Amino acid sequence: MDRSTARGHDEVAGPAIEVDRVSMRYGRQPVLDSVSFSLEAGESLAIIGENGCGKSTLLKICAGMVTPTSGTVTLSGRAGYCPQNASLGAFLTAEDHYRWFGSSLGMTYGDAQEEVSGMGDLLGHLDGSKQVRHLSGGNAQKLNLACAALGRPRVLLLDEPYQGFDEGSYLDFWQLIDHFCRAGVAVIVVTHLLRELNRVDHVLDLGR
Ligand SMILES: Nc1ncnc2c1ncn2[C@@H]1O[C@H](COP(=O)(O)OP(=O)(O)OP(=O)(O)O)[C@@H](O)[C@H]1O
Repeated sequence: MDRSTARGHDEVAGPAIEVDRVSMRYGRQPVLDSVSFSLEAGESLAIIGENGCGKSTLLKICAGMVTPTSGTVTLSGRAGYCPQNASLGAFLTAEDHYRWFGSSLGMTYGDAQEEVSGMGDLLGHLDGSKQVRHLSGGNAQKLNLACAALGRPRVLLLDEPYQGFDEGSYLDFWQLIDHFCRAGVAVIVVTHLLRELNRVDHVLDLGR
């Protein structure tokens, strides 16, 4: 899957992402009703709400994978998208994925590897030589996250990215989010874990 929607730049004025009155219907079913928000570089946003309220749909719209019924999304650079269900090659290793995703972003394998090493402890314990089909669910999810974050996207879109993480990995995950924000990435996380809302700058509750 191509998770790239445009090339990113470090120095761009204005919001990293601006969502303006986005509404969505699937057939006759209304899912999103005039949702608006904007996020600056280095800010984080949690999207919360009940099952089926449209969180994943909104993230897909931000990623450019779904066209809203009305409204606009403006990105000031490339978005990296981490889907809820990992879209990885079962017979490829993690290293193959760094090579594959890296090359689609114009990165050498060495650059991609170096960037993943810089993602800290969360990715540090992942065996890069194992085929995805032999990884545990939590480790496959870490690879899913690394692929989305490769190449320093301007906006990082994460759909419940910590599924299957043990407690240590979960803590490492939030440190990694802080790391991305300090690097100027705007991070959007779909989450059900309300106790973590103090870790983000903004919360968007889609309710029901
Ligand atoms: N491609 C589609 N076609 C038709 N209906 C869809 C499609 N994708 C999602 N829906 C419906 O839209 C609604 C919102 O789905 P979505 O996956 O965005 O919710 P969510 O808030 O992410 O849910 P969850 O918390 O369970 O992950 C649901 O009723 C779902 O069945």
